[in-house]
Amino acid sequence: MSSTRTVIGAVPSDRVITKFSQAFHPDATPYQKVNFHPKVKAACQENRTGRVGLKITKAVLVGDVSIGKTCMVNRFCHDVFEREYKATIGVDFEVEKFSVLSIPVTLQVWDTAGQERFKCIAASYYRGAQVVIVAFDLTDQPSLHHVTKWMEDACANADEPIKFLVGTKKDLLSPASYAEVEKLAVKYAKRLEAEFWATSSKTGENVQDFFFRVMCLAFDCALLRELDTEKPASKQIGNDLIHIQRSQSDLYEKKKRGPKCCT
Ligand SMILES: Nc1nc2c(ncn2[C@@H]2O[C@H](COP(=O)(O)OP(=O)(O)OP(=O)(O)O)[C@@H](O)[C@H]2O)c(=O)[nH]1
Repeated sequence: MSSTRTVIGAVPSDRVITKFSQAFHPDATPYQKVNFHPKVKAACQENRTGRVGLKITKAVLVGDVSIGKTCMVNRFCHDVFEREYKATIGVDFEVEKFSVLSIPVTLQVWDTAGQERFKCIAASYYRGAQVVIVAFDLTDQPSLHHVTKWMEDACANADEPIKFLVGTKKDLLSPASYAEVEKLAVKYAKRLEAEFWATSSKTGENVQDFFFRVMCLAFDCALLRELDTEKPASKQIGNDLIHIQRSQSDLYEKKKRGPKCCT
């Protein structure tokens, strides 16, 4: 971390989020949110965020070998770019603290190894992820064809996650070549029901914007879930305060609907 980074409270000033980050490509996202939910804003203003402020958002980053996963995490967390390839052994992780609408939150990014021999170890860390990021190299088509399998594996043990498809090494493509790859990548993103991003860890293009978007969607979704499960709800009818007990079938319906708070 750079020594010149200003820290406000426990959070560096460049991790303070006050506005909802937008999708990279408006046609390639299942998450149509453009703002924090009014209930979320109100809860933050009134400091009613319950356990969300104490929670850690877990994100797992997966994809083929040497496509630039570690470089993406290092660009965001340490603002550095490593030209030389050093394979990730098993799994690595970074923790970043944010302030979202003045609520302190933590993002934990699990950077997994792409090498086949580490797949078993890496897969054991997918459990409970709220965010799945499948990356591929924009200059390497086979790595794009493998994203479906990566997404299936990562989602199998994750907690109905928010899904992203990220193309790396954008700096290596001309605008015309990028436009060609983007068309195909957007098709994959739609099929996977994931939000598409294209980044360059070398130049830093879109890396911070991407992680801010991850944090905004994850925070909004987690807090909405928390607020929606607040019980018992009560209603004033005349002079009586009536407590409304949710039935088991209501709760079952809610569970079936999953994380649609983000869609
Ligand atoms: N030009 C360019 N090169 C990149 C970029 N990102 C990564 N690289 C290079 O790609 C190689 C692999 O990068 P890593 O981040 O180590 O790849 P990885 O996906 O973490 O690899 P594994 O840990 O083995 O799964 C390195 O030589 C990086 O310098 C980028 O945005 N642009």
